[in-house]
Amino acid sequence: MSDFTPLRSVLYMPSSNERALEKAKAIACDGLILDLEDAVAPDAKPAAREAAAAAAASGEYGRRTVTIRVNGIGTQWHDDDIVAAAQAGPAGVVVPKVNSADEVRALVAALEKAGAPDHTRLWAMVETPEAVFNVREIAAASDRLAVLVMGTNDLVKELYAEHVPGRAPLLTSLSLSLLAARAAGVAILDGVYNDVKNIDGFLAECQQGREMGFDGKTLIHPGQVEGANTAFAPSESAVEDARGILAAWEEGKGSGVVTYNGKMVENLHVESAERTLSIHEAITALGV
Ligand SMILES: CC(C)(COP(=O)(O)OP(=O)(O)OC[C@H]1O[C@@H](n2cnc3c(N)ncnc32)[C@H](O)[C@@H]1OP(=O)(O)O)[C@@H](O)C(=O)NCCC(=O)NCCSC(=O)C[C@H](O)C(=O)O
Ligand SMILES: [Mg+2]
Repeated sequence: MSDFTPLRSVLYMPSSNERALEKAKAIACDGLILDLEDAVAPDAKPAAREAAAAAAASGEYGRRTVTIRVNGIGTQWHDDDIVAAAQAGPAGVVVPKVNSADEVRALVAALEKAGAPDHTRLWAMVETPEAVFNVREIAAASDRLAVLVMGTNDLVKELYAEHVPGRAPLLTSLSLSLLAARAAGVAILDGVYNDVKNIDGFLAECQQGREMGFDGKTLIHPGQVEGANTAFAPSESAVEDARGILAAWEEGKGSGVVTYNGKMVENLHVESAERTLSIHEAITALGV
């Protein structure tokens, strides 16, 4: 049995929204980000902090990977958010606008000082030009850092860019972040798609994210979960091909190269096929 944890669909929700927190217990997403930052008005932040901590500690979200997104470093809420999140012990503490490896190390020290359990990992958001330039060091700065999360709304804002189909203005930032995540061996999640009613646009962006190599997508609406779950899982044909590649390799044992369906298969293709099957098995084991 693989210890791979699927993160195909990771849904943000305002921690100030009681109804959303309750509803999330029945949403088929792989992960939740209980937000204290952008989705929560300043007056509502203290109550939202309590609600997020209670929800994360409740154990009522089943198999879902539950995280809390704190307010950014240097804001008036950040220190209290870190303490509350560390003590609630979610799977992850998501920190927006992380700009350097030094910030990662300081965040890890703060989480540990506040008593975060070992299973509470740091998820760092990449959403500024400075972060993109430093992303390789950010991704490798601490063993507690488990996930990079693209903040594409902030990136578009900081770049004076526009949200366009195909995301040409963001491709450099997305690719550099992916390279950094893979070099450091951490997971990476694509940014959100704001136009919640545009299903075709959303599915096209999921496919793009999957093809680039993202592990999953961050989401803002329950209606986006199913599309992300499908897009970021190996397709039926990918699973069939993976099995075929392994069978062809087994049959040609001893030779360094075989063919499957007319295509060359070498050891590296076998490793990819094994990865595909282990992801498929982990998703199948979820039973959803
Ligand atoms: C985007 C929304 C404001 C839309 O809200 P609304 O118009 O109320 O949607 P619906 O009427 O279609 O909602 C239907 C029901 O689903 C529930 N719902 C909606 N969204 C969520 C959610 N995210 N999680 C759980 N449940 C949700 C509604 O309560 C309705 O339930 P019911 O009343 O029982 O029918 C809204 O979807 C929303 O607030 N989304 C999350 C916004 C958010 O968290 N934003 C912050 C992160 S995005 C970001 O910026 C990332 C990054 O920092 C960057 O820079 O890119
Ligand atoms: Mg942001």
